[in-house]
Amino acid sequence: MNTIFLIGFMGAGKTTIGKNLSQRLSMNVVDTDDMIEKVCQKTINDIFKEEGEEAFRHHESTILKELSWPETIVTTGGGIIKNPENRQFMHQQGIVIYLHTDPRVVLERTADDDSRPLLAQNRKQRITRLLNERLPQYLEADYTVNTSMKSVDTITEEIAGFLARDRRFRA
Ligand SMILES: Nc1ncnc2c1ncn2[C@@H]1O[C@H](COP(=O)(O)OP(=O)(O)OP(=O)(O)O)[C@@H](O)[C@H]1O
Ligand SMILES: O=C(O)C1=C[C@@H](O)[C@@H](O)[C@H](O)C1
Ligand SMILES: [Mg+2]
Repeated sequence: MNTIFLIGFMGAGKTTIGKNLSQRLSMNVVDTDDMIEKVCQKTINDIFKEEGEEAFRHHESTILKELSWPETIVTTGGGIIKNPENRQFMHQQGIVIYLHTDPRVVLERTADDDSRPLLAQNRKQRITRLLNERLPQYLEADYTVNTSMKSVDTITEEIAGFLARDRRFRA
């Protein structure tokens, strides 16, 4: 079952780590946010503005199911775990890895980036509240890596180590 799902809060580094891990393991990588933008021909900001969050979540669940191929790393949007069906689907299809990041670091990493509609206002408070709300769902993952003070290469090696020891993963 070589499908790997990277989950975690905005700015955790899912997209960045996914690209690095795909080189390290010679696997394909796909990103649900990128694919939603391609399919809808709109930015995520515009989807939220014009269609609303509920419609975005619908696109997200549909895309998740379409992208979950064998030998693929699927990097997800920060809110993919909100829908219990998405969580169940990822667990059935592959190995789920949670990238945990402290709120202070999320704030730093997202500071110059206006592409995340849920952080458009009251960013600091929003990060703390949303992360606390979502933590129990993130922690349902098979593995957790704290990314706060680590380089992209260190995190990638840590994940490669988990996978090498996981009987479900075939190198
Ligand atoms: N380990 C790291 N150390 C320092 N900076 C990092 C690290 N991982 C990611 N970054 C930087 O943090 C920012 C956010 O990373 P990225 O877009 O990969 O996060 P994400 O989890 O995919 O977020 P989103 O859920 O919004 O898609 C980028 O500028 C990236 O270069
Ligand atoms: O955490 C979230 O709810 C989101 C994270 C981003 O990856 C995007 O999927 C979108 O901005 C929503
Ligand atoms: Mg991303």
